[in-house]
Amino acid sequence: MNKEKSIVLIGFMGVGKTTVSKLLAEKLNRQFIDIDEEIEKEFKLPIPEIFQKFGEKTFRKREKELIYSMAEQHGKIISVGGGAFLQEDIKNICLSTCTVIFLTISFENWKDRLRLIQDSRPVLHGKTIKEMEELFNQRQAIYADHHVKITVDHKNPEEVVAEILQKVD
Ligand SMILES: Nc1ncnc2c1ncn2[C@@H]1O[C@H](COP(=O)(O)OP(=O)(O)OP(=O)(O)O)[C@@H](O)[C@H]1O
Ligand SMILES: O=C(O)C1=C[C@@H](O)[C@@H](O)[C@H](O)C1
Ligand SMILES: [Mg+2]
Repeated sequence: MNKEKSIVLIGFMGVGKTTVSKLLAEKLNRQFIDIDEEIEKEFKLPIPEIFQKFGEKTFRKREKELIYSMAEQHGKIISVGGGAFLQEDIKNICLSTCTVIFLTISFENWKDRLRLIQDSRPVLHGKTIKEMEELFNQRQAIYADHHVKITVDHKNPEEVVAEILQKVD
């Protein structure tokens, strides 16, 4: 395992980036950073309220600034928001300075996670299941560039972490 490079987890909302990153950081004794949580701490508001009060643009700007400052630091485990790689600059800095791990899940299995994340994720609000599936499919393109891909279907977080440790060198 390269001790210098930070590890960045990407993937659609609810795929398990935060859960898996925390566990991975514990196992590797590294610092864990969740960009969504950092932004919520700064604004002292949950993400839906940040979107409502300040707009998505403000959220995306802070997301980019924070990821830039984190990507330059070594040895961290960083969970980024599901939409972070919409910004090419974020994608490029992560791919060039960190090991990028893409967590992926089938839409069928993702649907079982929906009730756990729906309230806290404004981009899902007001969408039908069909519209969510369209977003899910569209978003796959932004995750296409990565270093390691892990399919999480039917795996618990411990199993996902074990596979990451096997695949990341
Ligand atoms: N491998 C897994 N098996 C079953 N449930 C899981 C697994 N990984 C995560 N979960 C559960 O799914 C929900 C979403 O997980 P998590 O918050 O880690 O996703 P995320 O990718 O960080 O989502 P977001 O992009 O919205 O921040 C949580 O309630 C978590 O407990
Ligand atoms: O996929 C998205 O666009 C988002 C995912 C979340 O992690 C948050 O970053 C926010 O709700 C936006
Ligand atoms: Mg998360």
